[in-house]
Amino acid sequence: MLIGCPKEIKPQEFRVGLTPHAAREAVAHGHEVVVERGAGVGSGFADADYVAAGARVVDGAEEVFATAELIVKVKEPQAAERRRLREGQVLFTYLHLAPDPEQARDLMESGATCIAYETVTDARGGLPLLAPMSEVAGRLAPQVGAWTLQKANGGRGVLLGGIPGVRPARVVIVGGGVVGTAAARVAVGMGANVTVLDRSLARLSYLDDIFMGRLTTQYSSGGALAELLPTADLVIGAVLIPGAQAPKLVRRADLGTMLPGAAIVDVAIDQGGCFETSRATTHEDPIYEVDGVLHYCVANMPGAVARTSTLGLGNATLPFLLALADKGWSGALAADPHLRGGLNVHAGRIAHRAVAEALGLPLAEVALAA
Ligand SMILES: NC(=O)C1=CN([C@@H]2O[C@H](COP(=O)(O)OP(=O)(O)OC[C@H]3O[C@@H](n4cnc5c(N)ncnc54)[C@H](O)[C@@H]3O)[C@@H](O)[C@H]2O)C=CC1
Ligand SMILES: CC(=O)C(=O)O
Ligand SMILES: [Mg+2]
Repeated sequence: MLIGCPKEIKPQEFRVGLTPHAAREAVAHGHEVVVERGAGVGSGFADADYVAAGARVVDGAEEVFATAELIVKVKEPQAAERRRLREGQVLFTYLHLAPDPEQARDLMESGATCIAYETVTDARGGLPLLAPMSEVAGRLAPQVGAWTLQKANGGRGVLLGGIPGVRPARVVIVGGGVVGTAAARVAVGMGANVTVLDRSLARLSYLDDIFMGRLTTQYSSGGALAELLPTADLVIGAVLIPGAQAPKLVRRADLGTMLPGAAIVDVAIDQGGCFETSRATTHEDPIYEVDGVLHYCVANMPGAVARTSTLGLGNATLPFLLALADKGWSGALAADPHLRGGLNVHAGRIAHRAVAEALGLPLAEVALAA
């Protein structure tokens, strides 16, 4: 099969969908690999690394999209990329369609088969292709939150860890999954006073065990948030209902109860965000203020540490990429119900239940190879 990897074109996105090591494995499996010139540079991979791995480097995205049967990327296809997708082609990347009807419409019109990293599942109920980037974004969240809290950025001038004689900042993390746990690890490490909220008691119990008293867990409810928001310095949004729009847990009116200059980092922004006042921002212009509260809502946080992120994402995607190339999309999905969970769009229709519900569109039943 011909696998194509274009250079990412989302602003300030330096990751790449295929590492030279992954390209080498695909070639060893008998596939042809085409990579756009410069695609890996932002992650520290030279074109020569891909050539040494047996890939062909071509000028421009046009040839990649025109020739590849399977396109591997990182971010959701931008409008210019969507225009290049065609019937019969397979797209393997993050999509986050629930809050993005325009993208959903374009992908349906393209006729391509679109498999989203973020809805591929695993046997333990996890999301193995979201997890590595959630590890990154979670670790980054207290770091960017600390920066946002600095006075020069409009924040309330509080140091996360405090100093001897001055209490540390209060950090509230809403959602204790992969992002929330990674964020807690770093915030606790920085010396902050951390509370994690979740709706899963099993998850709260796990966090209570592993942090051994170094953070507080609390069952997530409107009442719990109403109690915590008035004293929080930093609130991190990390909830997820796979495939669906993030629930709006903090309304605009709630901002009035918060401290002036407090900060929100809404990591869940790629699923629409869990604060009513969240709107996606970019690494170029990451923060804005509403009612005295600063919002950081970058939808591709891992792009900031592209080298680490590309390597982590590549480790997770490789076995699925090889399965898709070796067996064809239909055979690979038929053989693996977890990869089947990634199917979001096929032949002009939405093929994932939660995505279809979020977009108010009918769910297509897709027949797979026997
Ligand atoms: N902005 C960015 O660059 C990135 C964003 N993300 C996003 O971060 C979000 C979280 O991802 P993960 O941690 O991997 O998901 P996860 O599935 O590991 O964790 C989500 C947690 O939210 C909890 N939850 C659900 N409803 C809740 C509620 N009402 N209150 C409190 N907790 C609730 C679940 O029980 C679960 O423990 C996703 O939207 C993901 O796409 C992930 C990576 C990068
Ligand atoms: C998960 C995601 O959307 C990202 O890593 O950008
Ligand atoms: Mg995203």
